[in-house]
Amino acid sequence: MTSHLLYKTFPPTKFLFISTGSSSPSSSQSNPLLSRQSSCRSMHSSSVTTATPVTISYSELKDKNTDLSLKIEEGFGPNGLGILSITDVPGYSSLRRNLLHLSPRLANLPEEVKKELEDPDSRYNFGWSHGKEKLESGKPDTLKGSFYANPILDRPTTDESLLQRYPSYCGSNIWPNSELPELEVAFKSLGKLILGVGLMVAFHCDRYVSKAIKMSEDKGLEQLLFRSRCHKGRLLYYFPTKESDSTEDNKDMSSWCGWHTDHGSLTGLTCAMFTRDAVEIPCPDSGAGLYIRTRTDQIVKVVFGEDAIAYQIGETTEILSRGYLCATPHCVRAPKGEDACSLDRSTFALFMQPDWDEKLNFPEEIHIHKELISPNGALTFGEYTEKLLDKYYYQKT
Ligand SMILES: O=C(O)CCC(=O)C(=O)O
Ligand SMILES: [Fe+2]
Repeated sequence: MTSHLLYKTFPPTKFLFISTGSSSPSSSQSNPLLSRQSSCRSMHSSSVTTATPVTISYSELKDKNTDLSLKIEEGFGPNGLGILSITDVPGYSSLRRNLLHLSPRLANLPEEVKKELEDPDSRYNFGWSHGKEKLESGKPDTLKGSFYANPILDRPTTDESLLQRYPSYCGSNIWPNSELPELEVAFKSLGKLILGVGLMVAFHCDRYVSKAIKMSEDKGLEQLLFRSRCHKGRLLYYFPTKESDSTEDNKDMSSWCGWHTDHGSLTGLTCAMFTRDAVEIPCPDSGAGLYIRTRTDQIVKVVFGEDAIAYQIGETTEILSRGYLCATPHCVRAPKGEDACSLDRSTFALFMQPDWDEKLNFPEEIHIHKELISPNGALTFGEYTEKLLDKYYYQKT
């Protein structure tokens, strides 16, 4: 299970401040976002406020001697936008394009081929998934198709009991080896690169958090993610919307992907690619794309370059960092009007999350999913995820 499956039935999570007693995230400084926001008029929506994330170059990021705490706070802290982008990562742009171009090809494979790529045992957390997740309205989500795989390990374990216990993490990858053989290499290469850069981001997150709370090195985000065997990549394909699709689900902001916060630790995201009949085009509706709700409850469209990898904090990190790093509510808006005809959107998310076996000591004062956490506050990440799945998603059959 990864973050994505959980959010469909979640109410949008409000920004949560977790009080930590003596030291707490500062909230008195002026909002650094405002200078980065600008308003523009989209073709089909009255006014769209756009925001550019804090940017860190790869060369700054990889230098462990550079203290990036201020940028981390500006990106992920209680007053941050909730997202930051890393630029100039060597080799990234071509790996992104290679994979995203395969997304419409995968989604347009014959239905019977895609059926072979499905994995009901993992609740569709490996291979192809379409119409299996729920929209905010409770209806099946047919607006997008996803392809899930662990880009690091094809088969994270052979232990049968673990497979039974945590099928969404311990299952095996399913690749369309005959129909789209390029997918495996393209998916793994991009996933590994985003993980490597994500670990560097995590190193700097730890440095920022450790200024405020005592943390042993092996409990930090970087080591937690480095040890993990359950990172999950998701290649997303948003089908073209039709005028006739105008239902309660696609009238508003979250018309392509509902409001949610990711459930894991850290999510890497590519800038999406729009195509029409397999030809890449700039999105004709400037109102379409990824939106986030800021800490001050503004809804802004996030704009970052094709050559940048964006990172967002997931709920598990918000809990474990006691609110110093905050999860970000986000959604995706579909393009509207005639220009939207036959327009599709492809993107890739890498959900970095703790290992299924990792004992998480949830602080007593956590405010999210409290009802699922045992009185001593210790659960493995796998148990925590399964509890969330049982609560918010389909029951196992
Ligand atoms: O499509 C996007 O840009 C975001 C996707 C997303 O938020 C997710 O898969 O969790
Ligand atoms: Fe997400």
